[in-house]
Amino acid sequence: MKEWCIKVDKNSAGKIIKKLRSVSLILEECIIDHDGQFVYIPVKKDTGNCIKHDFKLKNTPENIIRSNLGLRVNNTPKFIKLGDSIIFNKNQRVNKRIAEVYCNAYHAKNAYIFTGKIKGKMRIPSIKFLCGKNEDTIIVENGVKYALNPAKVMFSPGNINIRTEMGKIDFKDKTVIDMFCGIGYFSMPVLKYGNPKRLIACDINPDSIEYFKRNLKLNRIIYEPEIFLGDSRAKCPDVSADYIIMGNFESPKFLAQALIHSHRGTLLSMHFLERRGKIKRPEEIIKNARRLGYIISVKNIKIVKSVSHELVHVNSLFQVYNCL
Ligand SMILES: C[S@@+](CC[C@H](N)C(=O)[O-])C[C@H]1O[C@@H](n2cnc3c(N)ncnc32)[C@H](O)[C@@H]1O
Repeated sequence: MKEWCIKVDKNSAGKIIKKLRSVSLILEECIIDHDGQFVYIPVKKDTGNCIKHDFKLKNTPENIIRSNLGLRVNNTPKFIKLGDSIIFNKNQRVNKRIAEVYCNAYHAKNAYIFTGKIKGKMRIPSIKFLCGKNEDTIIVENGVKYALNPAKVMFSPGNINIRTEMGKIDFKDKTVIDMFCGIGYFSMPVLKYGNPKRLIACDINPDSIEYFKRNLKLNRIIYEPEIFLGDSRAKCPDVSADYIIMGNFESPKFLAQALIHSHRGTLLSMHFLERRGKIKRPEEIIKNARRLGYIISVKNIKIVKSVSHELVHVNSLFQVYNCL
């Protein structure tokens, strides 16, 4: 590929490359060339003393895509890599051939494209399959494996910090309820690292429950949690839990049910959406708990991620102090 180049003596090349790199002038997609005496440095523009030189491209995914599809740098479709799959953003101009080149360049098994919003109570993504074997996508995070089909169940890469934190809590002798367990977003790290006495997991989505069971095997978890398909308000057995995970933006609506399963000291990890700016929901939740006859306090509040221009995802940990 012919590009602008600065030709320098090999003895001064190191210093010049460092200087050019500090001002981001080097064309990093190309491999710096040399003959016995001179070094040829590819640059983004003619600085006045440049010549044209034929460079080889580095073997990066971007270059593989560019040379296969002839696309320009700022004209490539936007995508996320989710484990061993690629998911293109909505409205990108992608067909099967382009998707295959991306899979090849990024060593991905499957490619999908977002076609709309995440829908309904089960939070099912609107996704179309583009190419690959449509096998389970495998995501590995902090030593925990999650198998899923991105067209059937959601996975939020932005919740990584919360999943990591769940894996650091010691649940020895504790009873945990995961009211919206999904494929095991939070239960898998708890089971893998937290050693709970008992774990109860509920979800209304049969695909999620199927993947939850598959993920237990994938992570070689020998402990058998109690898994229920259905509404956690109806399915959760009559137990008093030490820790209740409420990984659903609608969690404040499930407060009464969570409190029924609580005792003095129980921790409730609630997820909800808030407008940017002042976080008001925890105060509301405390008042609602009081109306239900419980005194709860906030142990901590974290902003997990930005969801839109107006909304942020908040995770708040409450502790049950007393029943009135
Ligand atoms: C937002 S998703 C979980 C996302 C997840 N926390 C993450 O990190 O990507 C919420 C889950 O709650 C489940 N769900 C919704 N309403 C429910 C209910 N009443 N009882 C049990 N599960 C429910 C959905 O099927 C879905 O799997």
